[in-house]
Amino acid sequence: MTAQILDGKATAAAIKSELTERVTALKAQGVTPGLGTILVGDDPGSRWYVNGKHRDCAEVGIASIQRELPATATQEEIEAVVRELNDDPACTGYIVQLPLPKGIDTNRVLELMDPAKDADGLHPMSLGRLVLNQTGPLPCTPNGIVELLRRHGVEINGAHVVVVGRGITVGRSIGLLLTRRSENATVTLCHTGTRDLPAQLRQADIIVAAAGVPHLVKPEDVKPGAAVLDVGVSRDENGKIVGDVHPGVREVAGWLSPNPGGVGPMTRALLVQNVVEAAERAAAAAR
Ligand SMILES: Nc1nc2c(c(=O)[nH]1)N[C@@H](CN(C=O)c1ccc(C(=O)N[C@@H](CCC(=O)O)C(=O)O)cc1)CN2
Repeated sequence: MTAQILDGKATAAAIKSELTERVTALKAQGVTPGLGTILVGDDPGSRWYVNGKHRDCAEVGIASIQRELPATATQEEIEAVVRELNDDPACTGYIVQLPLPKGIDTNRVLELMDPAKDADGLHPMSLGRLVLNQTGPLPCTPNGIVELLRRHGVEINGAHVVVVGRGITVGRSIGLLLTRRSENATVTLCHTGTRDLPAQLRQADIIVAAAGVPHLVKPEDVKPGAAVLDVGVSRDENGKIVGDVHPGVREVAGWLSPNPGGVGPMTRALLVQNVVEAAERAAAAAR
């Protein structure tokens, strides 16, 4: 068996084209959505991601507000920029690019954001709303994964999903999305404390590998026909991306998200969706 490819690039392009129409409708009502980003430090990967977010926004007609601080910025300096974007009416949604430099209290920074402008779905209020099954911005990577599966017709209802990795942007919250009544999956969250990871993986109809460990998921650990989503990003000695999924998995899995070109572009497209939805909510509240 050779896996069908879960093409994140093409799917993200389709989502962005749908969002362009919603941005046009907002502008007709006198509302121009604006994405703000706060980038702290000089990590080239983070800079690339932030630039990509602004490129995506420009594509669909969303304005950009970019704030940059040096790696030496203090907690107070970062919080001052958060307050500035909270108060800026041109900024209808924003993100703080993660990770923040060592020594910065990330939770304090996220808590200070206006939850109505949370474009990442990572504010404690947004995560709380997700737990309570209330509407609000959803974390972009988990939402991108669900959308990628849905748009490729992969059955989520009743599926056993094994997630590897308990990080804030993916592993912690994806179970909350997948176990909603509308998705109806059963989720096992594995991490470095999991005793027998291969035994867990072999049970999975869907694997979400978000551990950041190169080639952690091996062909012999995958049930034939399973859907495998590769979220991990490590780099080899030439700077090339190495995912969490061994290339041999392609011969066993039924579906496979490439890396790059799978979940990454979906993360960006669902961020654009969050920005549009925040602007739509603000426009409705102002009516
Ligand atoms: N505030 C946030 N910080 C971080 C998030 C997040 O969702 N919000 N997620 C990641 C980084 N990230 C977005 O910020 C992100 C990662 C990867 C991609 C992407 O499109 N990757 C490309 C490959 C890029 C390359 O060659 O390096 C792909 O997969 O095709 C987009 C966004 C951590 N921080």
